[in-house]
Amino acid sequence: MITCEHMTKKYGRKTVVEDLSFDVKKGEVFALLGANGAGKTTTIKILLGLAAATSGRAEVDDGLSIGFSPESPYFPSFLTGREVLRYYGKLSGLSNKKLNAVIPQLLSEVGLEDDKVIVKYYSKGMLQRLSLAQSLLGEPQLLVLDEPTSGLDALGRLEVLTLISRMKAKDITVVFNSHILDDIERVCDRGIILKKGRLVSEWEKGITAPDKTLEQYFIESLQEEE
Ligand SMILES: Nc1ncnc2c1ncn2[C@@H]1O[C@H](COP(=O)(O)OP(=O)(O)OP(=O)(O)O)[C@@H](O)[C@H]1O
Repeated sequence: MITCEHMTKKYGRKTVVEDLSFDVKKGEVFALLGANGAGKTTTIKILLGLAAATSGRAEVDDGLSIGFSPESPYFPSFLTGREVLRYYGKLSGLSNKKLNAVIPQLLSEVGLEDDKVIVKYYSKGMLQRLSLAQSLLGEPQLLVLDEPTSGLDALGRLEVLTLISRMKAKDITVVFNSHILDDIERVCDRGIILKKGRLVSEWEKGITAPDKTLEQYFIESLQEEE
């Protein structure tokens, strides 16, 4: 579903992703792991076509519908959550009938039922939830989530993780970037660990270092590279 081969990204003279290769198969929940500045968001942007690789190949299979929730979602501040979804739904060409059916369902699915508040007054967690709902609007086959649990309280995090598990049960592929390793361990099947733009190790749930937590494995992987 996703193929990344020897992908390098430079900004000016700075290499932010270097010779990165990995693939993601249909139906997997796949994690991009790494410290701040490791190149996770850059990799996501290249996969989505929002930035160009300097060399190598990073491709998503043709014809897939893709949902994306960015790290710092931004929405028109004067609209309510319901209006934001309608606006994005219209931009995606969804019919009024479809939107009338799907918007209340999505708001409830992400735990955003208070429809009167405009985005200007949203908390970070509410914005995160709205961003997730927006990413699900077009019934994506591939869902790319950049830090979907950041800014959420414990219950919110659990709800998002449950939602990701529900997506997996529907055979939707999810690529997911988070610093919260417990979250990754709970819902992801496989992942890669990046350090300063380079792949330092790969992880597969229950297979890679089954005697260690992901956190232990992650820290050791980064230390081994020092
Ligand atoms: N448009 C840009 N121009 C120049 N440098 C950039 C640009 N975007 C990202 N970078 C640099 O690329 C490196 C990787 O950034 P990126 O946002 O991909 O990291 P990340 O792993 O997602 O980090 P975080 O976990 O903090 O979100 C950083 O050093 C960042 O400063």
